[in-house]
Amino acid sequence: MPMPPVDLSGEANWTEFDAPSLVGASLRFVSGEPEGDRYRVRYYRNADGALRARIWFGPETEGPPGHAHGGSMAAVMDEVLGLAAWAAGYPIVVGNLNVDFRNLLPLQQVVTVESEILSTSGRKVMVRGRICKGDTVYAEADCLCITIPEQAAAELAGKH
Ligand SMILES: CC(C)(COP(=O)(O)OP(=O)(O)OC[C@H]1O[C@@H](n2cnc3c(N)ncnc32)[C@H](O)[C@@H]1OP(=O)(O)O)[C@@H](O)C(=O)NCCC(=O)NCCS
Ligand SMILES: CCCCCCCC(=O)O
Repeated sequence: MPMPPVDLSGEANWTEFDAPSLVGASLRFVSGEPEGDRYRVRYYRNADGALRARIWFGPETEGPPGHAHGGSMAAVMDEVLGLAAWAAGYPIVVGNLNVDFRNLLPLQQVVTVESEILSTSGRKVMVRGRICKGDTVYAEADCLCITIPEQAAAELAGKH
């Protein structure tokens, strides 16, 4: 039986962010089934322009009984923090991702992924993020993104 609809609405001062128009439609692993039983995702920019995501972890992301698989949280961090760099104007791929799992994440609830660009140096863009709900932090991550040449970026984003 399909899961009921979930409320992925953002905060009042957020604006919807159209990821496929920026990076193409390839990000299906996390974002590809908006009515499926794995993840349901909606992207936003907050008032400062930083990327935010509302994400529902469905039953197909299960690891420990009733809770999200650590890899499912890592996959979300990979996509959201990489996309955060693109959204900030840096065409990148992810070179390194470190995830700290802080609390077990119960399935079938909507959580927020926050991101911020920490620094840039040469081709390196450091992005930090966390998966949270209210005061509870489920995971935190540091993501090293590496900028790629314009032609490669255009090909990745399906704009060649
Ligand atoms: C990331 C990648 C583009 C880097 O390769 P490259 O273009 O040849 O670049 P380099 O190896 O010269 O690295 C560029 C810089 O980033 C640093 N860097 C690259 N990968 C790194 C890593 N995993 N950890 C730390 N530093 C790293 C290098 O040390 C170098 O730093 P420097 O400029 O100070 O010398 C390449 O390894 C790659 O494509 N990896 C696969 C990415 C991927 O599949 N990501 C998941 C999907 S998005
Ligand atoms: C072409 C857009 C790339 C955005 C980040 C994807 C992260 C990953 O696949 O590891």
